[in-house]
Amino acid sequence: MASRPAAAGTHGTKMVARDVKVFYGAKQALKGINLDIQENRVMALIGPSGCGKSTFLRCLNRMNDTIENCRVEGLIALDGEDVYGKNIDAVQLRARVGMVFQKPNPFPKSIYDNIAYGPRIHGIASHRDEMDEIVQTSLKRAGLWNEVKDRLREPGTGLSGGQQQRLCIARAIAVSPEVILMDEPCSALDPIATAHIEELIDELRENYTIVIVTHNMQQAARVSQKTAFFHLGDMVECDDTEEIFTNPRDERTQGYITGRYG
Ligand SMILES: Nc1ncnc2c1ncn2[C@@H]1O[C@H](COP(=O)(O)OP(=O)(O)OP(=O)(O)O)[C@@H](O)[C@H]1O
Repeated sequence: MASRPAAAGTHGTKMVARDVKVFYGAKQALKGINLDIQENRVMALIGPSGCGKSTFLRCLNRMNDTIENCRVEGLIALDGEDVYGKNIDAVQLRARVGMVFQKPNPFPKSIYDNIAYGPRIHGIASHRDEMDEIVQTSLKRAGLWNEVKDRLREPGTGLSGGQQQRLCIARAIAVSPEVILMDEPCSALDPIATAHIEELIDELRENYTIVIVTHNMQQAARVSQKTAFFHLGDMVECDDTEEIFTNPRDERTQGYITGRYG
């Protein structure tokens, strides 16, 4: 594991992982991950299938809590605070560290209610006007407003796959997260919808810190500023995305990006 010294003027650290180990029963999936995630940047997690990318992503907002037999050791901190600390409420944490999944998963509710659901349960809006504003702003930020503004009462499940994924991004945005985790968000989408989401990711980093798991190396190169390469439960190297793709230091990274395995 190695990471080069940070260049002057880099963005502040939003989340850190220190010696993070994850076990599913007796099986160890992560072997002591150290990683710094900078704010208002996109970090891509890449590596062969089964190397632990999704497992690591789920540590960042404690989604692994929901998996029976899963045990997490080490430190994950958000703004310096241990997210596994006793006084941290996992539901509140997941509002601060939102997640978008591989397959778009809108609730079986209207477009409006998909967005309003989170703010409602977190008591974020007290008036109808306020909620309307949150719904509109979230849909605008997710680049979906113009396509759905006249059909907010129609079911979210009636949208195209790409629109559904943007709806899920809008739903994550609606509770004002600081970090957005994306687990292969484009793998179920066609190239046009994928391009749309990639553009959106680039815009979103102005306001959010983004960590994205992707199998698509061109995508990692297009959307991220930092890339971390995982292999067999280790984080092999993390660097500026351009460095990882043009000048990787570890031969395992080199092997993966040149398609020798994975
Ligand atoms: N719920 C689970 N129970 C038991 N083992 C699991 C569970 N989830 C993941 N694993 C194991 O942990 C290891 C890491 O899996 P993980 O899904 O994090 O890898 P990944 O790099 O995201 O893979 P992929 O790219 O195929 O999605 C694998 O060996 C996997 O089989």
